[in-house]
Amino acid sequence: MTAPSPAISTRDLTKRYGGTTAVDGLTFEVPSGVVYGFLGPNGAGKTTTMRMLTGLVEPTDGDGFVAGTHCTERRHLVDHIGLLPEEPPLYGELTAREQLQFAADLRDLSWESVEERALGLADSLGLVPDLDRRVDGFSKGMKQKTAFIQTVQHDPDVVFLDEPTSGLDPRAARTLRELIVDLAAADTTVFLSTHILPVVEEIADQVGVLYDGRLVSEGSPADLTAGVGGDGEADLEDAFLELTDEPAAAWG
Ligand SMILES: Nc1ncnc2c1ncn2[C@@H]1O[C@H](COP(=O)(O)OP(=O)(O)OP(=O)(O)O)[C@@H](O)[C@H]1O
Repeated sequence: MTAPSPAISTRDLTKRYGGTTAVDGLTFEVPSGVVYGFLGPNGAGKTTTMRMLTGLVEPTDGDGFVAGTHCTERRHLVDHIGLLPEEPPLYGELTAREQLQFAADLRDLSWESVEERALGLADSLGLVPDLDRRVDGFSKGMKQKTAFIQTVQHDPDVVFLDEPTSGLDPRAARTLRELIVDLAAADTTVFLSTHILPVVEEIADQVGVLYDGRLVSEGSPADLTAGVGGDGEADLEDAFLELTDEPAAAWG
């Protein structure tokens, strides 16, 4: 019997911009159907890693595979993935419904094939009353809900979410956390980058901590907090601060 292939795997994945090494020899695996929290301080290389894994920028060195497809094969990759970037691509002159239809169209999918799932997500997020309003009149949270739906409505194998709860009110943020857990339960792998550590502590199965382009720690949230000294009361924020404290991180 062979082991199931990971949803994401990288080997020495590296991106340099001139003299800046944004991602430095990253090697890791994410099993299928988990929520993987990808953490790191500002400038650690999280966005660059996600951009490489979704085929938006070419690695300088190394390899990355997502759902069995090399990350430089963007044309094949897009069938398997969804990406919610920090600044989601939305067209202000469209209504939310038209935006979702457009997103389906871009993937050569009929609206009918994704409509039920999209509207179900809109219902969960309380967006149904606004579906026929133009996006340029939306609040930040309403735009974020629309962008989340267009990222997952085609039921991708792997989704990359960059600060998905950004701009959401507490109720919508909770719903979104539940939707992320539901995605993983339905075997979609969720690669989640956020600075909101309690969210990661609550919903991530595994966590990777990036510092200066390198992975300095990996494990379950409990593994990471268990590694922190003190009275045993440490949370993920304590672990993060210890792991990304300059001298400690430099030692790896
Ligand atoms: N297009 C680019 N050109 C030059 N340098 C870049 C480019 N994109 C990223 N970098 C550099 O690469 C490093 C990593 O940036 P990246 O955006 O990946 O970090 P991040 O972990 O996502 O940060 P944040 O948490 O602030 O979003 C930074 O030093 C950044 O200045």
